[in-house]
Amino acid sequence: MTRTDAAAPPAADTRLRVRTVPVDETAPLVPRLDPRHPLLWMRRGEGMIGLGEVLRIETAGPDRVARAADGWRRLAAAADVDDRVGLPGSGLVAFGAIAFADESAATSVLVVPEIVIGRRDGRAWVTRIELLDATSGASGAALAAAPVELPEPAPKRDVPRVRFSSGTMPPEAYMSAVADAVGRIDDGRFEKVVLAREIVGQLQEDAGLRAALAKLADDYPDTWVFAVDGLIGASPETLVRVDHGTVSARVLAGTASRGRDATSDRAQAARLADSPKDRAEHALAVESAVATLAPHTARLDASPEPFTLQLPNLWHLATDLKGTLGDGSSSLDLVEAVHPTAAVAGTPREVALRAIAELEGFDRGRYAGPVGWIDADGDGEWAIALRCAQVSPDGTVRAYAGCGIVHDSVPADELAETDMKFRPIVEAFGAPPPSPPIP
Ligand SMILES: C=C(O[C@@H]1C=C(C(=O)O)C=C[C@H]1O)C(=O)O
Repeated sequence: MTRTDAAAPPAADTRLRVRTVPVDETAPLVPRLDPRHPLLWMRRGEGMIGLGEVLRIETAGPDRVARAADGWRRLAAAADVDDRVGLPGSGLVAFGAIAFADESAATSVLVVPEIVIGRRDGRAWVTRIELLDATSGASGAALAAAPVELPEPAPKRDVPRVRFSSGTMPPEAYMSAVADAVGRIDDGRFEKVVLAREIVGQLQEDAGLRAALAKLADDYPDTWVFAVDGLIGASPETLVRVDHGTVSARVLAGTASRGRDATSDRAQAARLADSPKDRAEHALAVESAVATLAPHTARLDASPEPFTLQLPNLWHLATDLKGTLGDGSSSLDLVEAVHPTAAVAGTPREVALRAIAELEGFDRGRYAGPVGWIDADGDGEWAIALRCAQVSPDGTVRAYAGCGIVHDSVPADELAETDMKFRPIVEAFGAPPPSPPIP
């Protein structure tokens, strides 16, 4: 495994040889994950897993996305790719996770695995990626021809049991931060800010992450279930997707709890769709995504009215964006353009980011940052890392959830909303579900 220097792109002479072949693989992806270092991108059973690691590009600081995009462009341009499948995700790919904030201590990372197993549109493939240095050309050719040994699917295991407690922002502190933010909004300092809190637990030494990921995928099949460098979660929010010149995104902002029965559930969705508070909060998130994507698109359409998106734990207001790429940007170039949207930062962006740094008092790490994958042509799929946790090598699990705060936000309601948003990740770690008020 080669690790690039935290600030450096791969050496100029780094070359990759990549070979993708179709396989008759129908087995589910998750049982083949490496439980210690899972690499996963999946929705509705389709997507890819990565095994091993050929190299990584690590960056940090305000230009972390731009430098990752440049490093990747250079690596991909020099790669020798033989892709016999030609589906999104076949050929050369890297899995990525980007820190939320410019000043974060967390690194941003693109990981290139040795082997990718992918499934899409009922087809399956295996990709093998090798690092060629100046001296390994011949052995590389021999390796590429050797059959790939895939790991046997592992039997299902119980989820690990993790007990969570409050991190640096306990519930009372969260409510006062929300009240403080509402005061600042009323003073006209900004329109919206997204405030999060953190909970922390400890994974036992022998517990891997495969069972937690299996539970996320079983319970939240319509979300992007991901694992990249210890960041795992199930996000419903597509930051940006690029596929052969088409661009799409799903903006979420505005949340309501699910109802106790079908009638109250429908009433909750209807109330959310009509709520001036949630619609205003949502409009700011859509505006920020459209304004930042528009310069890169030849056309960009938004669904005319926000719709209600049902998830097992809550309702969201959602808007889908679809367009055509206008300037040859890669998916990471678009990530650079749109991150952080008002769905996870606020409006105006810079003032909101300063308020987050002041009021939250912890480093978000990669929470609310972009997570996804990119291929050799720059196509890729990126979600916002939500409903997630970062698991450190020592087993510390830090999970995060936040809410958009606007002038009529009520601190206790926002706290209850964070509990709903924690549910996927705490249940994936075997902790009892937080109990939000049910209408
Ligand atoms: C910030 C989070 O979620 C974001 C905030 C939302 C809201 O405030 O209504 C809804 C969806 C996400 O864009 C989170 O899940 O932590």
